[in-house]
Amino acid sequence: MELMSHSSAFLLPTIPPDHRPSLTYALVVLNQRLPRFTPLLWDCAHLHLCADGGANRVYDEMPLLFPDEDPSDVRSRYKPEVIKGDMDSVRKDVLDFYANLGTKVVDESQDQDTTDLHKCIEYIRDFKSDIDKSKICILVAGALGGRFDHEIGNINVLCRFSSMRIILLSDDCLIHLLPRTHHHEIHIQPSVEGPHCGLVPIGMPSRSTTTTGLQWDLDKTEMSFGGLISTSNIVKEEKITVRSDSDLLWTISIKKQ
Ligand SMILES: Nc1ncnc2c1ncn2[C@@H]1O[C@H](COP(=O)(O)OP(=O)(O)OP(=O)(O)O)[C@@H](O)[C@H]1O
Ligand SMILES: Cc1ncc(C[n+]2csc(CCO)c2C)c(N)n1
Repeated sequence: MELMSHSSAFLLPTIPPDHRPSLTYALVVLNQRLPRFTPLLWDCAHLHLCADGGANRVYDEMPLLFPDEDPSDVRSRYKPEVIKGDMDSVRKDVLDFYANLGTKVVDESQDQDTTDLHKCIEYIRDFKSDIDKSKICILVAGALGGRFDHEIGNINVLCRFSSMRIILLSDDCLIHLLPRTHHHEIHIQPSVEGPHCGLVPIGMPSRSTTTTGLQWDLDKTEMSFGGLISTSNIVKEEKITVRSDSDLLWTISIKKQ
């Protein structure tokens, strides 16, 4: 089985050369308070999408992260290439502002069966480019905390698009999928993440999961909702390995600095 490597190097203020990822990042901003490190994510991403009301957050809150700068300078610097969604949350003044700067607006108000995040992931999946799709990693800002139906909808997107690399982020933690099709190596960035972490089976129970590098390692352990799941675990090494017969969610805390 092939090995898949994971790293949160995108959270480092400057990515050291030996950590420079072979991945190309895309950023999706959701309609939740912007995480404080959103400018870092923005700068490392090549494509920037706002899911519907996420555009209000970029317009209103990006300038607050640069209190010494003129808000209009900040707004023109952080211009999304795309705003996509059912358009029931983005304000008209915000839509007009970005449309005038050249942002592409994709109105999918007819689709009330998929979330705005889902619509944005489809846009990136179908986006015509020379970049190898398996090398794209989608960072989703503002995906956790807040309304639980939205959170669980965001986690469902990880499962709907399980062959894509998608990382859900809030100020406090990140979550991504470890698909059962691969073995996994997670390279911890101790200056910005950990030590609290969790491994949770999603979709179906795991009959066997084995890990190294955690305080409470699993050794061909069964996990299921209603039975054992690994929460409040602690990373002990800079490299964590995970092998499982089912899809798992990996979650790790983000340091406050
Ligand atoms: N409180 C929240 N917690 C987590 N994610 C959120 C939250 N609010 C919004 N989102 C995410 O941001 C996206 C865009 O939000 P927006 O408010 O525009 O959605 P919406 O379709 O109007 O939602 P609803 O009509 O259910 O309130 C959502 O699809 C969701 O992924
Ligand atoms: C069974 C079922 N439950 C909820 C919704 C509602 N819904 C789900 S996604 C979405 C769009 C949000 O931007 C809306 C309104 C539905 N369609 N089908």
